[in-house]
Amino acid sequence: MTKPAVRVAVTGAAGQICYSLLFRIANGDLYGKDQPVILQLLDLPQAQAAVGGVVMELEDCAFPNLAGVVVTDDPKVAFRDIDAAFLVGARPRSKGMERADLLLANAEIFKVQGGALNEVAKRDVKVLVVGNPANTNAYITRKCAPDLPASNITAMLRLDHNRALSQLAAKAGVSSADIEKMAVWGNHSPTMYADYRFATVKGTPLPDLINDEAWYRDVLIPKVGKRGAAVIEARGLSSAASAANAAIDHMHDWIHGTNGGWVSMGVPSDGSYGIPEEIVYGMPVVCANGAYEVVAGLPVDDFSRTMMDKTLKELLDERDGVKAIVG
Ligand SMILES: NC(=O)C1=CN([C@@H]2O[C@H](COP(=O)(O)OP(=O)(O)OC[C@H]3O[C@@H](n4cnc5c(N)ncnc54)[C@H](O)[C@@H]3O)[C@@H](O)[C@H]2O)C=CC1
Ligand SMILES: O=C([O-])CC(=O)C(=O)O
Repeated sequence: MTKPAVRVAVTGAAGQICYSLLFRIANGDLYGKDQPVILQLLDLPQAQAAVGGVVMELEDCAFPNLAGVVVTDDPKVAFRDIDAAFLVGARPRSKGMERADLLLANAEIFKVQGGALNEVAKRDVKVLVVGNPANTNAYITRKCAPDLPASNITAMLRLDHNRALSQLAAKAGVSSADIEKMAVWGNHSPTMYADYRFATVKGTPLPDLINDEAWYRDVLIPKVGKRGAAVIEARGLSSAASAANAAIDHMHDWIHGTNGGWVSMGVPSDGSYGIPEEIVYGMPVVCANGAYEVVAGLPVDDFSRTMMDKTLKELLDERDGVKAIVG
């Protein structure tokens, strides 16, 4: 018997990340090949024709489990009864726009979308914010959706996590799949802290395998932090397929679990690790039974404290920058 369809909202549907993401979801990469999915696509009025073209291409793939597509410019239509939301659409920085203006422009968008989620989404909806500044956009969404569980509104650090895994695996000469217990802390920005202190490969500590602390601190951490800019420099456009892949990884693991493995998610802090409550901060988590739990009790050495405080300071500044909008 066919299962009832799940509803997945995706915003920014005409954009470049969605040009990869929507096809992955429709192919069953998120919920599995036996689970019908209805896509509920949101974009701006001026992008509706382009979304229509993407829908034509989705049809042309003849995905057996794509049970329907809704296209709208109204968040309350897009978010009605949804099980999951990928908030990808955001205002890009335009010429002459200061960072503070960008923060505020996005704060307005995520305030409206948080309010709409609060009103019409399923009460256990899982939300992933991808649009930048992702952590602070997730913070605003959460503030504006007070009736939803706070922990269900998350931000994407998974691309940083995957970028770190890949670079570390190449350096150690191992498969990225063999690296366990990697963590990325903080903001999705160049200040994020890729922490390999607990990472292992088949039981051997990864720092011992690499045996080059200077490379880790002076090359790996900044390289992962600036990888988005390097892709923009090379491609003339920001990461899209890898961002979509990370979004699928994040939501897939949250839904299906990680079998005890660690992944990094931007989550509203519960106050642990000295991160003030509510700040959406990248943390190592373990997922099981449709929920995630922050890995507790890890030691924080001096280097880590400095790195974690630096990225926290940026998030506190961003929070202060949007106070006028979310209070
Ligand atoms: N967290 C992460 O790791 C990453 C985040 N990003 C961010 O993801 C976002 C999207 O990236 P792209 O797809 O490359 O951008 P894009 O510019 O190709 O597409 C953005 C889409 O969002 C739409 N949009 C704008 N405002 C909207 C609103 N209020 N409601 C619904 N749709 C709206 C636009 O019309 C456009 O179709 C950007 O903010 C980018 O910086 C990108 C890569 C990684
Ligand atoms: O800066 C951007 O728009 C893209 C981004 O977040 C990344 O690639 O990590």
